[in-house]
Amino acid sequence: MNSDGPKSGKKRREIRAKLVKKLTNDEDDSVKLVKNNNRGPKRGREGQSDVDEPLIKKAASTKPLDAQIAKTSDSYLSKTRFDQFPLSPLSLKAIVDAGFKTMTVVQEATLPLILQGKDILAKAKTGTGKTVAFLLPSIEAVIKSPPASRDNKHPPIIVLVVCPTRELACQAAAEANILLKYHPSIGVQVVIGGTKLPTEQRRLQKSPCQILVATPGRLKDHIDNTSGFATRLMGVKVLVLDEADHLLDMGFRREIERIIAAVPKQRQTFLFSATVPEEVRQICHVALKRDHEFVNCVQEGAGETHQKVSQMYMIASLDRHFSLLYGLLKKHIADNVGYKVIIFCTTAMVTRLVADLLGKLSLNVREIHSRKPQSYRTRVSDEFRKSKSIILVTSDVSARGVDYPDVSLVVQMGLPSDREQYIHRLGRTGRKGKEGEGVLLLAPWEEYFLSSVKDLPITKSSLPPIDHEAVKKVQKGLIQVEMTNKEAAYQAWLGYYKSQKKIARDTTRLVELANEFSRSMGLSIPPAIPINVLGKMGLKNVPGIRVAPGFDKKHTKRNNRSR
Ligand SMILES: Nc1ncnc2c1ncn2[C@@H]1O[C@H](COP(=O)(O)OP(=O)(O)OP(=O)(O)O)[C@@H](O)[C@H]1O
Repeated sequence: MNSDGPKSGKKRREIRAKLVKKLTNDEDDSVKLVKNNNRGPKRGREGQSDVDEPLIKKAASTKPLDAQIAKTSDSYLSKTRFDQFPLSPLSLKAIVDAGFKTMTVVQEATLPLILQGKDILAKAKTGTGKTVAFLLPSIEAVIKSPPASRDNKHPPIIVLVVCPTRELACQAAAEANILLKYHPSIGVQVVIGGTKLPTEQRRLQKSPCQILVATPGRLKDHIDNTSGFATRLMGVKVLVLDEADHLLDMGFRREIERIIAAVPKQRQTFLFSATVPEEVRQICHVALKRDHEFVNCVQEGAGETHQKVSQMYMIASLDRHFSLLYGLLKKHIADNVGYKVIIFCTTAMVTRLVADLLGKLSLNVREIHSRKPQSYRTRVSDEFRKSKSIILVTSDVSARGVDYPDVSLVVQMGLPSDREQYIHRLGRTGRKGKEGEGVLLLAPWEEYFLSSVKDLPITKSSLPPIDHEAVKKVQKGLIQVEMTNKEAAYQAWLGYYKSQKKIARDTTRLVELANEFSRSMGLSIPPAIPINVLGKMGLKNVPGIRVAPGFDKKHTKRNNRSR
């Protein structure tokens, strides 16, 4: 057994990065199945029980916690120690090794309720330790479950954690492995899209898996196609929906309903997120028991983002966006040794375009989006986590949950999909009480978005004076960007803004704006779009749109595949 002393944050992150890599790349991340879990009563240093009854009772007596603010201080740490709760000594040992001294506010607020058997809907700011908050008690549930017999062909999955993105699923599994350092009998596995289903099936068969972390689509695939998987899910005692509001919104709703139907009704369910809009409160009963507790560690409005993160917005016509971005980055790089920047773009193809352009401008850029293979995404994510003096251009696959340390600036280019997404993206900086900056870059016709974040401390920034040299450099860079990237970005841009009701209402105006975007990429004529794509977007015959000549169905399919 390893008996390392407490780990520094850096060391812990390195371990976690290694684990994330292993979880996505390895075929076999097996751990030995051992029967005894070594759990027993623990005495505190002064000979007292480590079960701090008052802590548990305090939470019980505050019922209902509904909409009550658990704690409003800006500090993300509480004064409560982990050993004040009846947790496995082996978990406590791992916590010491991880270097966690006291609980975070959300951990302190939720743990007693969870240990009492309650279902939880918990809201806490970004980067404040929600993952550990749901993993620690989940591990307790595994410990309390009788070990599966060796000849059980379909050993039960006890804890099912559902995350909206692959990166997040791997990260949660890696964090679980840190907490399970001294629980060699408990196995964690991830099932995510972008990897081969049979590989996962073999791993699920071969290696212990009391805790499964999954993305919704792939989980559904296993329910439908993996033999014995549905039986294993009938053993679930704890279901966790991480980034719950996102999982319960329309994009994932059907898969989540299917998943909920596949696990027993008799279970405990935890929903965690940094944002819980009212609509989600209305529908959370699809997953939670009626008597669930809503633990809110966030003050509405200004409290939803971190005080130490300065938030600014800039309004400028589209033709200035790339030069403004370049100027902003150059200034940030000059002012911040070891800068680490994340730029969020509206779609995968716009992300590729921006990354391509910034690369041409000799900046140290990486890109992550859904069109990249999973192995690439994992490698880049790992590199960004460890590096300094680096810029990550990304789509919303990195918006939620991803824990990159020391991000100094988050830039959001164009309209965020909603207020919640704005908060989650911004939350990639200022984690664990650190400082950070956020800049939202909008065109004048996107300014309406600001009304949805008017209660947040976001202030208008004046536009920096035009640097003609920088403008020239950007224009030159744009000429070097591949035409196919520009075409794909144009089409994706149209698709994204077509889904924004306020803008899409007037399709003629929408196409005018898209053509403005096309000009901002240095194109004098907007790219032509295949007729069937226009049909799907509902943009056939809109003035200003160019139809790709001679596209029949077959041709279009071939063309799309090559993108
Ligand atoms: N008690 C603790 N003390 C110190 N660090 C902690 C503690 N608990 C968790 N952490 C660390 O805090 C960081 C942020 O945690 P985590 O990623 O779970 O945040 P989160 O609240 O889920 O954020 P998001 O809303 O962005 O998903 C992680 O690096 C994690 O290891």
